[in-house]
Amino acid sequence: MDTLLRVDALEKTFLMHQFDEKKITGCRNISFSVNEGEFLGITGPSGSGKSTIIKCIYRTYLPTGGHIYYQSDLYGTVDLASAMDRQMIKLRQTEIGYVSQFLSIMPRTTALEFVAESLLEMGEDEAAARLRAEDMLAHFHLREALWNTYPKTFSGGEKLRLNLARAMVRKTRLLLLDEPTASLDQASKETVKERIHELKMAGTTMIGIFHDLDFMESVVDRTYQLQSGILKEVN
Ligand SMILES: Nc1ncnc2c1ncn2[C@@H]1O[C@H](COP(=O)(O)OP(=O)(O)OP(=O)(O)O)[C@@H](O)[C@H]1O
Repeated sequence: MDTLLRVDALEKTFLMHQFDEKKITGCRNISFSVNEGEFLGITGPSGSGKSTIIKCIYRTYLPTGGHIYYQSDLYGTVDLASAMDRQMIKLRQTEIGYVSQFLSIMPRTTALEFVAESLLEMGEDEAAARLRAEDMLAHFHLREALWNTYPKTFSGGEKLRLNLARAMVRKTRLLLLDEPTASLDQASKETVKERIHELKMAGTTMIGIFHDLDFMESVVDRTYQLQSGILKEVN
């Protein structure tokens, strides 16, 4: 199987300007690879650096060392650790999806528009994007009364389900999931699992961070554990 993503000696150190340039290690010397179509799970204690790794891949954080080689449709092999911002923007619009447990609210955008927008970015026409967005909101059991309202006042679980709908309504080449089941009840977790299976069948490669180990084991192909700064594959 072909490798879609290869992380090589990734490092992220945070420089705390307001605290005498104190250095905080986010992650250090992290190497792993993911094959096309595979789902890789990452687990480990709180603060061990799991989110930092995912955020470096999505380039929310600019790595301070190492490489992230990604086989893109658009540009061939790209090192996401040093790709230009405009390349990252394009890759996020068309190839790389990301779900976090926190909603980044867009002002004056309804829940339905928020989900449909991710399809419009990929070039889908407005009517089709709207219909698919409605399907996905229904799939994640977001009450219809909320679809045309602003998500600012949504509950934690509703915000997460909206995030999931936005990221999972489209089939990206790579999908990054940062605790996609945090604060979800059992029924909602099942809807996430169903959508993960559909995307996997469609060929999406996924990397997910989990604290819910039962859920993780039910969806991933391989697992890495991050412990005391060292990433190890577990069988
Ligand atoms: N923007 C930031 N600025 C400074 N330090 C940060 C920043 N982001 C993360 N860190 C630090 O990097 C370390 C790793 O954080 P990270 O969020 O990656 O951990 P995690 O394993 O995902 O934790 P959790 O399971 O609690 O979400 C922590 O010590 C954290 O305080």
